[in-house]
Amino acid sequence: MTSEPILSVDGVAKTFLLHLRGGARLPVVSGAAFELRPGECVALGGPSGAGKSSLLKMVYGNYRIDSGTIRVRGDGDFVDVASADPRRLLRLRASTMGYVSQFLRVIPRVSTLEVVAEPLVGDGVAREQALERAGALLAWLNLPERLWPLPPATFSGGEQQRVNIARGLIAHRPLLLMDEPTASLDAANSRVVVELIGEKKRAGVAILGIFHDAQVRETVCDRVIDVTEFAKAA
Ligand SMILES: Nc1ncnc2c1ncn2[C@@H]1O[C@H](COP(=O)(O)OP(=O)(O)OP(=O)(O)O)[C@@H](O)[C@H]1O
Repeated sequence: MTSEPILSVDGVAKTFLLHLRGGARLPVVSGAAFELRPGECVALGGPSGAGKSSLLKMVYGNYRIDSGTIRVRGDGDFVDVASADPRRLLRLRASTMGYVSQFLRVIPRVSTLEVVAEPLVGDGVAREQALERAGALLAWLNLPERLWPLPPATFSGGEQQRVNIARGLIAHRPLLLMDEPTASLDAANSRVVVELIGEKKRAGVAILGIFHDAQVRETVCDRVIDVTEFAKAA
């Protein structure tokens, strides 16, 4: 494990302003601070509503923050997600920071195999090779081969989640954010996801995630950050 963090969050505060509710203010976190190093998997913990998903979205740059810094080491340099311009943020995502959300955003008419292969093609891998890797990953995740040529729009929740995981994990990104990657999965497929996460960690990938399944969390996570501490201060 190298000593230099890949993610460094410091003094992050956010309050939601509810414009449609007469400008009501909903503080979510304050003084959030933690670091992540290559090869470690860290869970965001705390009860429902504590701000776990919100914090994950702040790190990915989807939610603006009111104060603090979120520094990600990418392209040999630290980039502050909070202040980076949109193009820099998109470059950082393409090279360094992946996000595996709970739900698949389905692209109409695109086959499952293509949906999964797309990030690799985007990285410059030859299409045939990318499709082959996508097939191997889908097979590992027990997605029946008859489904591969179909767009995933009509798939079951668990099937869509496996497509989403395959798409999120197929390309190498040194920092992965995962929002409940096993939420809709049965025990056998959860085990596969645990194996995939283990493989990423061994490759030096840092993972920050929300893992509601205690068994999964205990198996893959090196520590838990209690978001309640940041929520209390907000
Ligand atoms: N876009 C938003 N606008 C306004 N309030 C929001 C928004 N996103 C989240 N919140 C509020 O912020 C608080 C934290 O929500 P968040 O989804 O981050 O919690 P969580 O810890 O991930 O919960 P869960 O475990 O139930 O998913 C909640 O009170 C929620 O209503």
